Amino acid sequence: MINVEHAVKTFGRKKALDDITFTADEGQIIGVLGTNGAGKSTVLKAIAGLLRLDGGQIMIDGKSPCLSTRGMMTFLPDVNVWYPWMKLSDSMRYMKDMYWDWDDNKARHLLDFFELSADSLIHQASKGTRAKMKLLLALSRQAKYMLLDEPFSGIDPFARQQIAQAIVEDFMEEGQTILVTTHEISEVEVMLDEIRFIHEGKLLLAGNVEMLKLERNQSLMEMLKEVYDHARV
Ligand SMILES: Nc1ncnc2c1ncn2[C@@H]1O[C@H](COP(=O)(O)OP(=O)(O)OP(=O)(O)O)[C@@H](O)[C@H]1O
Repeated sequence: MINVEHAVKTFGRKKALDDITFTADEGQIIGVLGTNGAGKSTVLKAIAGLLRLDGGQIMIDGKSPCLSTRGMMTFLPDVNVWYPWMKLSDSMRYMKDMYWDWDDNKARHLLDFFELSADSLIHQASKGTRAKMKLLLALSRQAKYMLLDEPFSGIDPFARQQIAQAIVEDFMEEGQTILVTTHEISEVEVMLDEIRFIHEGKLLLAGNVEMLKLERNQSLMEMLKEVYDHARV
């Protein structure tokens, strides 16, 4: 379980995280949603142990982010981290050498699903194909926690929904927890159990998607828009 407790992170005078508290339970897919600059990437990086909080704390299975918690998670950043001269097969081999939980069968299955060629050079691939390559590399690990920052960016809307569905049905491991940031809310909603909606570093709405929809009698987009409009007045 991940506990984010009163997390505060400032960059100069900007409060990127302003006293945020939430949990992420095992076996759930949680959408970390919000406007540009809301603090979504910052909270994922703090959980991944890539940046230090100025206040509050994060606990992952009872431990602060450290080397052992890093081993339990895969972090897919929103920037391209792969060397441009690499083929997809090179980066797959690299991941296999780096991580004990790399799963060759899953990687092969994902190659087929995304219709990718392992011989493709990363720098020659289109933006959407690179996004699929990054997803393949993240999902081929059996890491307990997956932090996916904008994984659908660049992927066409037809493929997005299909990929979101496949993550839930075919590629998610038992007990795995996925935190995913996205702006493609409507297409990706199908995969979300829970949401954490952030605006200007503050948590505005959190809960189970189906429960929230029933309670508020609104679609996910309608409720986020209402909460967002209310926060701005
Ligand atoms: N390294 C940094 N130095 C200075 N400011 C930063 C840094 N990283 C983030 N910020 C600021 O913190 C705030 C939150 O940024 P963050 O990247 O977490 O937003 P986000 O919700 O992921 O946005 P987007 O949807 O646009 O990717 C923004 O105002 C951003 O400019």
